[in-house]
Amino acid sequence: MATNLKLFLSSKPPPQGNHHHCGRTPSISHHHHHHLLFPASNRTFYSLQSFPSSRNNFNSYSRSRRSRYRVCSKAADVQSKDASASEATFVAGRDRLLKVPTENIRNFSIIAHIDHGKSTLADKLLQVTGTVQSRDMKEQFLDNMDLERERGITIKLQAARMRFTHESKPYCLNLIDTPGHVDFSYEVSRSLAACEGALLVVDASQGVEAQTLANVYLALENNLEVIPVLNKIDLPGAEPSRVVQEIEEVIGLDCSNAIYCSAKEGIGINEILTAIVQRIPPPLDSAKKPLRALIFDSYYDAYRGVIVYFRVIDGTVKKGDRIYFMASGKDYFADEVGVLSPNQLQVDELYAGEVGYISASIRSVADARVGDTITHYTRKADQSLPGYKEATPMVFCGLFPIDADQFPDLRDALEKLQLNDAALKFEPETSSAMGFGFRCGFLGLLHMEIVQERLEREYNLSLITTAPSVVYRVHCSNDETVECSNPSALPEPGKRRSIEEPIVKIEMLTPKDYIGALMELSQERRGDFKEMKFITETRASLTYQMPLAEMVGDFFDQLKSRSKGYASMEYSFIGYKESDLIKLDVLINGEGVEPLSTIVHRDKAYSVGRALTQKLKELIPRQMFKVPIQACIGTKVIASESLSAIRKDVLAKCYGGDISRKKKLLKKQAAGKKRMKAIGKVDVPQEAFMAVLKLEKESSFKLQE
Ligand SMILES: Nc1nc2c(ncn2[C@@H]2O[C@H](COP(=O)(O)OP(=O)(O)OP(=O)(O)O)[C@@H](O)[C@H]2O)c(=O)[nH]1
Repeated sequence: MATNLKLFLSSKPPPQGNHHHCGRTPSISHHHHHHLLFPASNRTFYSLQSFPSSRNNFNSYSRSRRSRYRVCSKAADVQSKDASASEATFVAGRDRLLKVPTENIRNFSIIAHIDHGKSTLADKLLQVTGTVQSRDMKEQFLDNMDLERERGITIKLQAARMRFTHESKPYCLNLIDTPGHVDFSYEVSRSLAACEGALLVVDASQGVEAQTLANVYLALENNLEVIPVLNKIDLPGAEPSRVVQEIEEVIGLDCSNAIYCSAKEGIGINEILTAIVQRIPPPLDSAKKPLRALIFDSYYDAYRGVIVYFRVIDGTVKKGDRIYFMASGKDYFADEVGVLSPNQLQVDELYAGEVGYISASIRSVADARVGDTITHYTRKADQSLPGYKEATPMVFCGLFPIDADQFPDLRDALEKLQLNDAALKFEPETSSAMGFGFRCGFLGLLHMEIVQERLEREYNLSLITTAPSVVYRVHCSNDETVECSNPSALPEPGKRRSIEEPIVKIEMLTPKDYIGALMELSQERRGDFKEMKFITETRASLTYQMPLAEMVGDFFDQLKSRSKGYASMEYSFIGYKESDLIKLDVLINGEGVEPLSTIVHRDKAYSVGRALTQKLKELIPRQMFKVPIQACIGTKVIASESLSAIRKDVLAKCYGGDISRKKKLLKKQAAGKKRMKAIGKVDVPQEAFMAVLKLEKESSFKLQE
């Protein structure tokens, strides 16, 4: 994964503006985002994180949910230090606690493609409504996670309550943010379900993108009032009327009263606020009914337990109430109830229509998951709110400590991360080649990379990660069906009748010049063409069905690279399908290396075998002896390469018999990027375990970079 990640990090655009180096907040820390944010409260992190460029590896990774990926211990340190300063900043926030009648509440979210200006607009809305003072926004913000900074991920708000006066009546506007990456589309759907309306922000110099489409459809399914907003009209290249037409044609949304704005220049902001009040319906006043509150986010706080963010749909909830989580079946007493303004501010009671948080000494986010319904223990609602889904990991990989002594630490770290991440699954795995480790399940590749990186950075673990695998469904000869997420555990050919693999539907949006290139790419990945539509004269949407396994590797990188960054995509899981799959094994120096086994389509076995052995030859450093590298199906060798020996004296000093010395060397390598795992007598670098993902011809990749 290391290479993959590096590539990913380095594809970040240059820092924007000078925010990068602006003044630091002394008590907090080490670095900054180039987007601004508001002051950190002592206990809250508002963060919506995203990649600032549509040309990045992940199309719309907007916020991986602060909560889920933030380190609690570190966070807690920072929090307590900064407590007093931020409390002071928000004394004015009390003012926002004034209650307004339900008919004066508006709950909305912002839907936008990456880089179209969602965070800039959100910041402006907060500023204009006086929720956060601009001075505070520029100077104080929080970042305690290297990961976010290096990836250009921004910390932004999660949910914020604003006051706005319209026709001399006070309104309470709740902005609920949505994560932008496909790995988290379930969470997007829950955030949208907590709203009555949404701003659809489209860059007037660009146009509608795949991720925007997916989220608008979600909003429309949830019966949200969608307000089209054309952003960046200050740009010379802005063509709002063309883009309006595009929105009408592609989405079928009436844009006659679309708002033109520039979030950056502060143009159109009042119009947007007014439209929110006028066009988005107020919540239903159902405060008399039994409590039902929809959880749209939750995160683990080392001191207070899980903090749950929710929208009250029916009823009321107050401090001290015994609350019951309908999906998890857990109950707790509410220690604290409050609103997000945008820092956490305690209130006595929250009514139907309101958005807020609860802390109740909840031990793990699994007890209070996104999508679950909160009700009262003694006066339970008859039915939970619709739409709750269990998290199903789609992608699995093995994580092995380089140093076997770190196994218990790895277990501890995974357990800690899981407290805050209900979607992370893991179980112990033993491999003869790799020793003791864990097989871990993730929502998608991004989720996987984030977890891996956190384990290494925050818990100081040196890990070898095996190539990601999807979950296969294997029909065995004895009529059993087993799920297999680990290629090396695939039942022998004699013991299985058929294999099914997960299939996804992929929708790509691309300028017409790249249609050919993307069709070629999809076909190479066993894509099944479904549909092509011209959504405007120059842009088309392409729909394919494709095995998930073909997508988990570098499909997205390839899509970006072959379209010079202009195409965007979105995928969704549609089901399982039988496929002619076989297991390809790798022998290094005559020894089977299970973690290098992969499941491939029979038609591709030879070419993958050849490319894989060649790639491994490049990646594995030469040893003192000649090393054969072979790819086999069963016992049949289908491709082979050999690594020639290097002269003994060169390596003697490193690879002598001295174990402790060798260990030291390994440690050193682990610290640098060169992580190695000894497989038999051969040291295999981390990159080799990911080789199967990187079989694409380098040349085509580089040419277009
Ligand atoms: N010229 C101009 N630039 C804008 C405007 N709004 C946002 N931008 C710029 O567009 C870039 C992306 O804006 P963001 O607000 O970060 O967009 P986002 O959709 O939240 O993207 P992420 O934060 O990466 O998720 C930034 O460089 C902004 O400064 C605008 O109205 N006019």
